[in-house]
Amino acid sequence: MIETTSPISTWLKLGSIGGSSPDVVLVISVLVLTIAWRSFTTTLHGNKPLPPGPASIPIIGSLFAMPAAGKEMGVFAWWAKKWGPIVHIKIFGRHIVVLNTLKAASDLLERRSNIYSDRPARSGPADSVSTLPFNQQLKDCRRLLHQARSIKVYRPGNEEQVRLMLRRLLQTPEAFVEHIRRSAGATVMKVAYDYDVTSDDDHFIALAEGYNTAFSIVTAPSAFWVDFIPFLEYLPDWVPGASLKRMVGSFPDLQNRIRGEPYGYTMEQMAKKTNGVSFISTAADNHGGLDQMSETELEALRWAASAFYGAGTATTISLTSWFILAMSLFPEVQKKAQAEIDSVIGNEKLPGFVDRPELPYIEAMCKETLRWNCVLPGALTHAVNTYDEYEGYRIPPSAVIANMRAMTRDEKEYKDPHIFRPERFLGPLDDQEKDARSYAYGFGRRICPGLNIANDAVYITIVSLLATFNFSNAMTQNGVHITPLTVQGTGGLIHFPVKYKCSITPRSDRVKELIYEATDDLARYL
Ligand code: HEM
Repeated sequence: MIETTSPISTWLKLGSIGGSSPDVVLVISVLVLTIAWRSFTTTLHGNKPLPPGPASIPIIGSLFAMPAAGKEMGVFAWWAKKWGPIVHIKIFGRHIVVLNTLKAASDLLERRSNIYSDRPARSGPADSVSTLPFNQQLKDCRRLLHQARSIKVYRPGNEEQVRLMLRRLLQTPEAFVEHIRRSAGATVMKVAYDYDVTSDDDHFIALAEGYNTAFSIVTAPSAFWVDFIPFLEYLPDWVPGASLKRMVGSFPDLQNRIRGEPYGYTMEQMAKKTNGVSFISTAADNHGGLDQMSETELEALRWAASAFYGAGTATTISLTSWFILAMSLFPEVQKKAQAEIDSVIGNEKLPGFVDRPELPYIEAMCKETLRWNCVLPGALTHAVNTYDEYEGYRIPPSAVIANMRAMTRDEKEYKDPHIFRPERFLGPLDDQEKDARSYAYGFGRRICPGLNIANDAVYITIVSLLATFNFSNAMTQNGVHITPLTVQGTGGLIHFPVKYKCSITPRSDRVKELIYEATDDLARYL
């Protein structure tokens, strides 16, 4: 349950009161002062209305208004139209606030991040960095992850994996989603653990995929209400939420394995001194060696390394899948980008990180890819554990959802938001539309610590695909042509395009040669 912590009761816990029955006096004092504190905060904020939202009935609140899995963003968008920038829902006594505009999200999650940086309390213990409350363990993990923000040492590994993806695309273009998946997973395993993925049924990848699927389900905005209802897991599967509740229960076991098994592999390599550069080895070097790290620091390292897979793969897979769909639907954008690459790079090499400063149109495409169909449409749910006030409304202790989908599709901010148009981010700064990179990675003290790694991955993937392939003819699995107005996503925590087919063909014989030349030395991965 989300609770307000009274500073008075905290103070009392620390102090002692003299007299013949100190325990009784203490308990009574705590009770009286806690009641006084609660009535003080309620009086302070109580005369302000709650933000508007769906009707509520006793006990269950607005449970029946809560959207089904995958439908959250559509429903939230409808609520936004009806009730405006900030919407309130109450379910089983717990409050949820949905922020529908960038202004509201920045005002609360950024400017008041001292109180809006928690995660909603769950019935079980936190099981990953992103579900940890804002405590010391989180700070330790984030500190380690921050050290990875600026490192360029991972770029060669990233470039290699993308080039291997290009080679697989030459061979079986129709299996493009599997190739993206393999490339994203292999990049993350290389970066975090210096582990080489050499087959499609790699053990660690299978483990991480299982974890990702479960994570996505149990943390989707539509899912966490089941956490409020303890008895659900004992009911049969047909009761809404019962199987989901069981999955929440078994999740920590999966999380222990994902934290322990690949880490064990890197430890073995480091003990034998056969390891290469990884997030773990870099963290160890920064501390003067693993043996110089305390047990707490090592535990934080295990958690932080596992965050790479959990947070870094599905997001990249989603983004790349959206990008390929965009290229198939907007051929004039594709042509313009390819013309820029050809004029800057020519046909003697594949593009790399060194070329980035000379490719402004590609840079604008990276921004537009993050905006067009944002990967985490509800970000990750924040929590505020104290009363607050905003725009004349009372904000009770609540789970707080940033409706990123509404922000990236805000018509006041973006002209024709459903159109993929990199030109939004070109030209004089004053004329440019809002750079989605400034918020697509979240807010305040919980902002994505992997954003530099992610920005690198987005660039190298986009530029390499455009330099070597043409994309066209997107259609649904049933063969119906997709248009910008009929694009469909899955919703959920991570938003993927609904499965589609498209034509992916090499741009020339020369690019085929370049791909083979660049990957011949990497045959061990194929
Ligand atoms: C395109 C790729 C990515 C996108 C769009 C993305 C976006 C996000 C967003 C929106 C959040 C929630 C922030 C908030 O609560 O306000 C987040 C959290 C997080 N991301 Fe990323 N991310 C990406 C890739 C990565 C990568 C490669 C890593 C690897 C280190 C990573 C690690 C994390 C972690 C650990 C958190 C949780 C932070 C916390 O709870 O304090 N992400 N990300």
